[in-house]
Amino acid sequence: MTVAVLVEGLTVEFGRFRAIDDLSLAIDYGEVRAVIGPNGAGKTTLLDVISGVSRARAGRVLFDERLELTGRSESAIARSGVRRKFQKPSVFEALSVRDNVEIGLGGAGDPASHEKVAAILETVGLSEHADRLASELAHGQKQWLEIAMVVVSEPRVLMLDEPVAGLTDEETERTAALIRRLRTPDRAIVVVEHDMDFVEAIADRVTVLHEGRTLFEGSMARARADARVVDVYLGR
Ligand SMILES: Nc1ncnc2c1ncn2[C@@H]1O[C@H](COP(=O)(O)OP(=O)(O)OP(=O)(O)O)[C@@H](O)[C@H]1O
Repeated sequence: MTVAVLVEGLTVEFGRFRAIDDLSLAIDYGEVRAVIGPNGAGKTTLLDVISGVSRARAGRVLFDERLELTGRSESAIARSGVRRKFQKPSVFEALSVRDNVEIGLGGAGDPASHEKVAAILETVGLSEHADRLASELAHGQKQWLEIAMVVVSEPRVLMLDEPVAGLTDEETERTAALIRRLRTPDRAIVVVEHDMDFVEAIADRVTVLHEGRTLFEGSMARARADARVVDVYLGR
């Protein structure tokens, strides 16, 4: 089976500080992978390198076993089907919910794109709010809108940075159900999150980062039982 994202010997440095240290990992199509770990472990930096925001000092990231992402621009990476939702919602407040999603599609405006937009609004539960201004949405709804803006382009790799930060318990549960719905055999979903109950609800596997390296990889249930993971993260 083809690996969606292959990270090999990745090192990222900021000045003399090493945020990612010779990291290797493989994320499969069809899986939801959570990347967890203490503050400063390198989680966001990992997403930054995959999405072309930060540069690697050494190593590489391969998409779909054929396309090297390291060295490519953010827009080229996004166009290739590797998409990211940043932590802070950045919807266009003055536009309607529907128009926001159309922008995510590149604004084609043909009947096929209208259908796609309608379908994704249904998936994220915003159909009845399609004509409202994005500014009128609650914080959780803005998160779902932004997920829709990314997913409408049918990414092969979907990265979400802290998608439930600041959400209510009910919104968090709805987001977990949404992420499970977005999981398809030909898509990999990578989620960085600190809410462990949420992670347990969505993740097929978790990668625990600590000081830029992998401390643990496996199920969330096993992570909870791992003494090293409890020591550096879960027990704190
Ligand atoms: N642009 C930068 N310049 C300098 N240092 C940086 C930069 N970006 C990240 N770092 C440092 O790299 C380390 C890893 O940061 P990163 O944001 O990847 O951690 P994280 O695991 O996502 O943490 P958190 O859970 O707090 O979001 C931190 O010590 C951070 O201060």
